[in-house]
Amino acid sequence: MGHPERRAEADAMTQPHAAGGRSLRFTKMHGAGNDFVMVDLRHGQPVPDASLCRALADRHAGVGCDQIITIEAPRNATSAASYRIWNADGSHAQQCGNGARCVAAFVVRDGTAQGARFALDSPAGTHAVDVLPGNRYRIAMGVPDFVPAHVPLAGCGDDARDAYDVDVDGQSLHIGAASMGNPHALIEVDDIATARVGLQGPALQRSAAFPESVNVGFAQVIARDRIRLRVYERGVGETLACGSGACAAAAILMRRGRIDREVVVALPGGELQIAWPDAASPVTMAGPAAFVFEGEWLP
Ligand SMILES: N[C@@H](CCC[C@H](N)C(=O)O)C(=O)O
Repeated sequence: MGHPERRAEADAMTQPHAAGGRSLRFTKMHGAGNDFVMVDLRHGQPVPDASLCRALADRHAGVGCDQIITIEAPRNATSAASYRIWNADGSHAQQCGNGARCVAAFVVRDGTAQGARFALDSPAGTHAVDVLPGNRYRIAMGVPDFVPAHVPLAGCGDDARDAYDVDVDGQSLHIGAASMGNPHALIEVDDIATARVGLQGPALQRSAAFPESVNVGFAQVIARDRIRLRVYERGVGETLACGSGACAAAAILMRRGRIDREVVVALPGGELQIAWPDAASPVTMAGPAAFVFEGEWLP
C-alpha cells in the first residue's frame, strides 16, 4: 500500500472537501477488471476526501474498488471533461489508463462527448480519445519518460537507461523504470505464474529508490507481439489490470528491442492493445470500458 507520507498528503489535499455527511451518488465501472467508483462532481457533489475514498474502496464494508475517479469540468476549452484519481488507500495518483477509458465511456453515455474523437484532461496532461466499436476506447497516454529523476527513481544516476540494478532488502533486482505521469518499475520474468509479485512488489514500493513509491509490473515476453503482465499497484496491491502499467511495460520492452512497436498485453482481467510508433510519439492504449451499476453512498 502507499507511503504514509502520501496518505497524509492526500488527507491534507482534500480535507476541506469531505462529503460532510451528505450522500454521494456514484457509478461502479471497470476496465479489464481494474474497478472504479466514479463520482461525477460536475453538478455540485463535493470532492470525496481520502478517508471517504478508503471507505468507498473497502471490499467488505464499502462499494469495493481499486480507484475512486472524479469526473470534473474540463481544464481546456477543447476537452470534454477532466478527471482525478485516488487509490484504494486514499493516496492521490497522477494517471490511470483503465480509468481514462471508463471516464471516456461515462462522458459518451451522458452526451458530454460527441463524435469519434475527443479529449480528456488528467492530472498528467490532455489525452486524445478515439471511440472504437464494441464499448472500446483508445487513449493517447503521453510520451513515456525514462529519465530517473522524472520517474522518480533515486540513486541510479541522471541518464535514462534500459535497466538498473536496485538493492532491495539485501537483494539486487534488475528493473526497468518509466513515468507515464505516474511511476512504474518493471521486472522481466520467465514465468508470470511464479513471479514473486506479492514479495518484490511491496519491497520495491518501500525502497528508498522510489521516494514516491511505485507501481511494479512483472512481464513475461510470449512473442514479439504479445506479453503477459501482472501489476502490484501503488496504493492498492495486485490488480486485475493496470493500463498505465501496460503502457510502461510495453514501452520499456520496446526500448530494449525485446518486442515490436504494437503489442497485446494480456493481464489477469483482460487484454489491452498497446502501440508506441517511435520515441517522440505518445503511447496509445486500447481496451474495454464497462458499466456495472449505479449507487448511492449513505454517510
Ligand atoms: N490502475 C491504474 C493506475 C492507478 C494509479 C496507480 N495505482 C498509481 O498510484 O500511480 C491504471 O490503469 O493505469
